[in-house]
Amino acid sequence: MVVMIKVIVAGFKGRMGKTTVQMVNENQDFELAAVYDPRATESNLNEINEYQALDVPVYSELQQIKSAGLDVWVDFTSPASVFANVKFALEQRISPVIGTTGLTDEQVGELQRLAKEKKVGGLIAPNFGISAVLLMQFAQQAAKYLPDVEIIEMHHNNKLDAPSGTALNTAKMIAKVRKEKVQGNPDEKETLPGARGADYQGMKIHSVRLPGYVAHEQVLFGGLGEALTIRQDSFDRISFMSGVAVAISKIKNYDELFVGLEHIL
Ligand SMILES: NC(=O)C1=CN([C@@H]2O[C@H](COP(=O)(O)OP(=O)(O)OC[C@H]3O[C@@H](n4cnc5c(N)ncnc54)[C@H](O)[C@@H]3O)[C@@H](O)[C@H]2O)C=CC1
Ligand SMILES: O=C(O)C1=N[C@H](C(=O)O)C[C@H](O)C1
Repeated sequence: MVVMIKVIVAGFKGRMGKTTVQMVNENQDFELAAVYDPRATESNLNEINEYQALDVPVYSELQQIKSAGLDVWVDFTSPASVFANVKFALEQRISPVIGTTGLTDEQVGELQRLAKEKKVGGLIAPNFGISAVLLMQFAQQAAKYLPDVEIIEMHHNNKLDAPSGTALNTAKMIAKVRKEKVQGNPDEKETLPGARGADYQGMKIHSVRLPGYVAHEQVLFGGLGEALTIRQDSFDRISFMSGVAVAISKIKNYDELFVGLEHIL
């Protein structure tokens, strides 16, 4: 008998949540066991036109969630809610697969301790797209030789957090191999505040928000008489789905909380 992985999708009314519901529903190894979103007014997905054929409980409050039997918690919610959600999931021994950005280093540390204590596998992936995972790895490699780097991330204009989780994670990965240094002219002055962007250990991060964009990142390196630009583009949210599916399939095999899809690929 094939045992399906029972998945709850948190944030199912949002852009990523909708795409995830469709992917989980179409994957023969997964069972869409529940969905959660405080914006929900329904009690079953079959009350929504596009999901008429599905019999799936809908929750609008964390404490209502009947967690027994759930295997994996996929979270695409908001920076303000992700910590409480993941804590709840770990306490119920549901493996979290987290795409939501905006967790602080302290929060990630606390969740990693809890996952270890509960012996529950989980993943926080700043980006589930393979092009973004590769971009971060290539950028880390390049920074060993070209330590002067700036990051430009470009997203749709509904995004809540800046810089993006991917840009911040790119900077963190680069910082592991790059000697901290001040870039640009040490005497430079911003005549318009913010002109030089955000600063992560001397690396500048610039956030663009425009309609029409989905999710894009460029990492620019400058050397003596040369430059390197690495770029990735997510033109459609489908780009994140194979990464989410891999994470759902594998995450129960672990007993710790990883940061970065590359750890389970
Ligand atoms: N890691 C990755 O590959 C990706 C990550 N993201 C991240 O996913 C998050 C969601 O992005 P979008 O879908 O574009 O946002 P969205 O705003 O379209 O959707 C968020 C949904 O979460 C719901 N929500 C708010 N509080 C909640 C709570 N406490 N519990 C459950 N649901 C709650 C909202 O009502 C909304 O329906 C963002 O942090 C974004 O940066 C987005 C794309 C890819
Ligand atoms: O909000 C988004 O859309 C995205 N968020 C993630 C991030 O902050 O890096 C991943 C991807 O860039 C899309």
